[in-house]
Amino acid sequence: MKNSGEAWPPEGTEPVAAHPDAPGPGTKLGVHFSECFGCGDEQDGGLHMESTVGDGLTVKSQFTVTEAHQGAPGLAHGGLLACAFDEALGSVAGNLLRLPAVTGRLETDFRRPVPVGSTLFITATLDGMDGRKIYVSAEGRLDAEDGPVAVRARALFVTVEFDHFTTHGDPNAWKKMRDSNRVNP
Ligand SMILES: CCCCCCCCCCCC(=O)SCCNC(=O)CCNC(=O)[C@H](O)C(C)(C)COP(=O)(O)OP(=O)(O)OC[C@H]1O[C@@H](n2cnc3c(N)ncnc32)[C@H](O)[C@@H]1OP(=O)(O)O
Repeated sequence: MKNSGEAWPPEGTEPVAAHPDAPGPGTKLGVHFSECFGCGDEQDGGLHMESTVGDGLTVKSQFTVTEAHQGAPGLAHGGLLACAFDEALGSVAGNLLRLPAVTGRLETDFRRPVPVGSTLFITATLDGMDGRKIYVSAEGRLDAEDGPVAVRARALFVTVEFDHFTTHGDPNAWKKMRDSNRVNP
C-alpha cells in the first residue's frame, strides 16, 4: 500500500491466517448490525455498504455515493469516505479473524474527488497482528474493480473483550445484534 509516512505494517507485525471458521472467498457478508451506519439496513441515512470475502486475506466492499453523502455540492464528504473505509477495514479484521476489535487509529489519503452517483470498489486487506494490534489497509477505486484509485486508507484495530461493548455501549442493542445472528460473539 503506497501511503505517505512510515513503513506499513510497522516492524514487529506478524503475518496471520484467517480463523478456521472464517467465511471463505465469495461469501457475501451481509449486515453485521442493522443500525450500523456503515452497513445497516435499518439506517436510512447510512452508507448501505455491501461486502464479500475476497481471495487471500481480503474483503471487497462497495459504497455508492448519494446526495445524502455530500460535502461540496455533488461530491462525497471526506468524513463519510473515512467512515466507509472504517467499515471495510473493520469488516476484514472482524470477519477473517473472528475477534472483537475496535478502531484505534484510522488514516485516509484522498487522491481523487468522488462524485455523487459513483460507486467506490474497496478492497481491504488484513496485513498482520502484533499482540492485540491488528493492522489493515485498503484502497478504493472509482466505478470499477480496476478503476482509478480515489482513496487509500490504513488502520490499527485493537482487540477487546466483549464486555467493551456492553460496558461502554447499549447492552440491549448488543443483545439485538446477537439475537439477529449476524455476528458471532
Ligand atoms: C463479524 C464481525 C464484523 C464486524 C464488522 C465491524 C465493522 C464496523 C467497523 C467500525 C469500527 C469502529 O468504528 S469502532 C468505534 C471507534 N473506536 C473506538 O471507539 C475505540 C475507542 N478507544 C478505546 O476503546 C481504547 O483506546 C482501545 C480499546 C482502542 C485501546 O485501549 P486499551 O484496551 O486500554 O489498550 P491500550 O493498552 O491503550 O492499547 C493496546 C495497544 O494498542 C496501541 N494503541 C491503541 N490505540 C492506539 C493508537 N491510536 N495509535 C497507536 N497505537 C495505539 C497501544 O499503544 C497498545 O500497544 P502495545 O503497548 O500493546 O504495543
